[in-house]
Amino acid sequence: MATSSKSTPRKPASTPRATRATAATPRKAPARTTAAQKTVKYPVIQEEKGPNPLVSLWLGLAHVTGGAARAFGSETLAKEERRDGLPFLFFVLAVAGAITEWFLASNAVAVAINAWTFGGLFGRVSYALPVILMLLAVWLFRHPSSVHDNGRIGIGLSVFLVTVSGLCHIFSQAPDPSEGMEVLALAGGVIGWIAAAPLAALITPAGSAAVLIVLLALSLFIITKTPPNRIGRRLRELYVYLFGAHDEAGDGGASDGAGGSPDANATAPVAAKRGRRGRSSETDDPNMLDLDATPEESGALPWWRRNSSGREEDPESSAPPLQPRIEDRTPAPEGPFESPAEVVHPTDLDSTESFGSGLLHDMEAAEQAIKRVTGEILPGRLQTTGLLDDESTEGLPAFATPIPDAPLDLSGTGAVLGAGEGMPTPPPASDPANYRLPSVANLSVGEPSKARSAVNDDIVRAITDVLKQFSVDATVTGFSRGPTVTRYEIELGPGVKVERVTALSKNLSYAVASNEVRILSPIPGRSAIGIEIPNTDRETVSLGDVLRSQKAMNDPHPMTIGVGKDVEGKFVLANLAKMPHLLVAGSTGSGKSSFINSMVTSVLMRAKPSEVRMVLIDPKRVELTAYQGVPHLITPIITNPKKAAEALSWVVKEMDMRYDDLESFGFRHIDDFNRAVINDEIQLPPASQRVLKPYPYLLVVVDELADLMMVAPRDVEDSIVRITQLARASGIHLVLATQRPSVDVVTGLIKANVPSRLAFAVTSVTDSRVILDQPGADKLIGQGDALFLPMGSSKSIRVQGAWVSEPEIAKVVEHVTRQARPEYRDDVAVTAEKKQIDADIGDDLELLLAAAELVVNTQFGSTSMLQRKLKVGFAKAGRLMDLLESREIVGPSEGSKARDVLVTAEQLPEVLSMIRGGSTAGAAAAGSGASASASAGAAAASAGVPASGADDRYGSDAVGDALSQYPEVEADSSEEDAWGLTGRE
Ligand SMILES: Nc1ncnc2c1ncn2[C@@H]1O[C@H](COP(=O)(O)OP(=O)(O)OP(=O)(O)O)[C@@H](O)[C@H]1O
Repeated sequence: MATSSKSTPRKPASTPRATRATAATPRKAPARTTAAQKTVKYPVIQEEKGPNPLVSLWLGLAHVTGGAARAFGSETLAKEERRDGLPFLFFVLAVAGAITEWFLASNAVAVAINAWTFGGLFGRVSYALPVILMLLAVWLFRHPSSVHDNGRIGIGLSVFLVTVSGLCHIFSQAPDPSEGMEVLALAGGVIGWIAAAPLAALITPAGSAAVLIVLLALSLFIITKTPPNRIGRRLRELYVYLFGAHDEAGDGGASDGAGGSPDANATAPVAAKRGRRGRSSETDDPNMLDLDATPEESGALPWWRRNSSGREEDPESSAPPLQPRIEDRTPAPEGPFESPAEVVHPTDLDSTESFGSGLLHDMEAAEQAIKRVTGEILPGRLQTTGLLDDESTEGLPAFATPIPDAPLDLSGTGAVLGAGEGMPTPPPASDPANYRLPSVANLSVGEPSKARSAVNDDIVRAITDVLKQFSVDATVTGFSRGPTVTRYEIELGPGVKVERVTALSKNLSYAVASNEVRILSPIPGRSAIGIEIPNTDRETVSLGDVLRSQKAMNDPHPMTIGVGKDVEGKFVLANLAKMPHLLVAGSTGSGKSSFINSMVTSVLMRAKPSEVRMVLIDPKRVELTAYQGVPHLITPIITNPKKAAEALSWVVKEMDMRYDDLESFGFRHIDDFNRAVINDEIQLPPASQRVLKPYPYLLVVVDELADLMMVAPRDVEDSIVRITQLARASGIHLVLATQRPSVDVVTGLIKANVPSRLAFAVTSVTDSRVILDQPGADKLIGQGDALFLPMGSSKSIRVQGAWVSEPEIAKVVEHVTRQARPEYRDDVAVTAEKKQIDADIGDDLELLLAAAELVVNTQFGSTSMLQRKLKVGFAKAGRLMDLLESREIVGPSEGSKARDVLVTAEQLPEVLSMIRGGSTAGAAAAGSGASASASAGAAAASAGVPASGADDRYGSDAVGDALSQYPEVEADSSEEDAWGLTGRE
């Protein structure tokens, strides 16, 4: 119902009824407020109090000191991110400690104070405590815990202090507390005594000292985030940091591995893979291109600036390199989908210089250097295989050549979009090491969400008034405000039937002047009735806010997308890989395309092309064009419904290939297979030259299923059902959107196999039931208001979809296309076409052969002839004729006239062989005698040329395309057609 999405702003707050109610209800107001305070999530009005002057003074001083600490160095912190109170306390303690410990060390009062404070607690450690506290304060001023993860440092520091105090206790004759605090202060303090005394009693002082030393080392590892196998690297980094010297020994993981340093373990898989490929990047030549070092290993980004996703912590502030230096161009085997480089070629020092001489968005220099590396120095293309690459194998040793049946070779040599005229050529998508995810700063910050507004208060009054007018003993106990709707909670008095409130639905709608009131009885998990009423002052949920949320940060999965916010204002995210397929439906203008934009943008923001690849199908032609050229695509955005159907068949083929691989290597899920590939755990047969690579997830998005279902309902349904039944384990996931959630589009089979649903506003309860199997979507208010029913859940969640604007999308797309170019697969359409030819015949092969024979021998293309001669129904005869047409055996329908037969009787054997699955070349040859244009199309297809331009059998005839979606209508079975007029039987 378009009406639902076009609802005009309502004014429940200002209705005279509401105003009167306000005046009429003060009697019970105090009781209700008390009840509300018990359960309400947000809305209790607090009396505004001025800030405590002492707190203000403290915070003022803290901000001044914090500002001073932040003035040095390049870290920037937004005003609202400052958390200066606690670090200022540490600062004050550090100053106090320095005065008592250092400057008044001989003063008896200071000694006594020390004995009962720092000294009494930590013993001799208290001498160093002012420094430790000062450093901690400066760190926290600059890296507040609300912004940075400081829990690790806190834990590490605590363990450090306890263990050092314990050691001080052991090495200072282990005094007993009975000897007095002054004595303890000269040893390890109370903490040292607690840490060491029991241990010493258990395993002797020497044993306890050993344990504490190990713990001390551990605390240092925790503080510096150093895994044991990275100790050598950290020490070198420290050395470089302190003395600014060049780290000659350890500029790459290769040196570590070769040198037998403790990092050897970390680089072992890389080294193993190098060994397998018979190449070595260990070299004394500093000019050697080390493509095998990871960014981490190469130091492209120092470890303290990286976060868990490999993204720079604050990419905007420090201008992240668009291209790492050439010596840092590395695949990163540490990521779940990144594979090591396969080809390493030496290059000259010049290349390194031109990359290394500045920031990497010096694209001109980068381009020059890439050209030199790819065009002049390397004996072919610069090859880093990543996942999806299509290598030029010229000049490579045989063992480096990818074999044709490589499991995942989604790349191709087809058209490449992404780099405009005169733009530097970005590296191929298969070069994951160079790839940096876009910064979330590209997405704008949304308006702050409100927990309560005057509108909410007015509605509470209106609801209360209705309940009172109808003498229902029920109370509005609170509400939770979401961006689009607010859910008001009603608790019933004893003995009051729920139906008494639900029966008031129309009156409530009337009172709040909204026809989109939705009643939940009860609110899941609560003994309360929920009334969801749209906010007249609704808020937009920015995708940037969703992706910046803690929830999103904590979930690094590349397929996790920002969905929006729920009714309680909490962020909602969803992992597409777990869905595993999603049906999105809603009437025009309800927000489907906006959701798909948010989804695709989320993927671009969080996943590298080596982790997620996409097939975007956009028959509407306008919605997804912004993503043309992004490196995550494996084929240009498909807008032609027929080609879309073929692409789905290709996906089935890809899925089958993946399954074959999983089966032959004994894995049940693609994630397990990928893990084993990365860890180099898969043993290939000795003769195999295959290079295993992890599979990326494949996300297939269809932004109007109805258009596809009109063109080739059976094929599309078959493909979708097959994909949805099997693709989960192979990492292939479908998102199907439609504005026509009718049973002919969302068929029972499709529905049964697409378990997750996202329903935007629809026009009728029937539509809502088609999508969700329950009513509710008909009460949504459009513009991104949705009900989300993830797989396995029986209750839908109401969410306001995240919004991402066109300029934001453009920024993200610009970032990713600058990073890498797409590598399209040519075979998505071509191979699929062949597959479709086989698939669409289905069980009718024999009939089709007979029909072909009949038509060719009689040179008469009549449906009713087929009907009579083959004794089949009209529908079947029509289908056979369509199949003959699709193989260019007969021409298109010409109304009631018989169709042209395009092949001669002499060509019949070739035609029959082609139908039986022989080579398409035969068909092309067969067709060539009859129709020049038809043969051109068939030849193009058989030669593997992507159908495009003049050769595009589908794209060239717009009228034909438009009409082709309708079933061919011929005379009905009782009528005579041209065949009948011949008088032959
Ligand atoms: N999440 C959202 N937040 C705010 N506004 C939204 C949101 N989603 C959609 N809208 C508004 O609704 C309008 C229509 O949305 P959208 O184009 O996504 O609808 P649709 O369901 O794809 O429609 P159609 O099927 O006609 O393409 C948008 O232009 C925008 O103004």
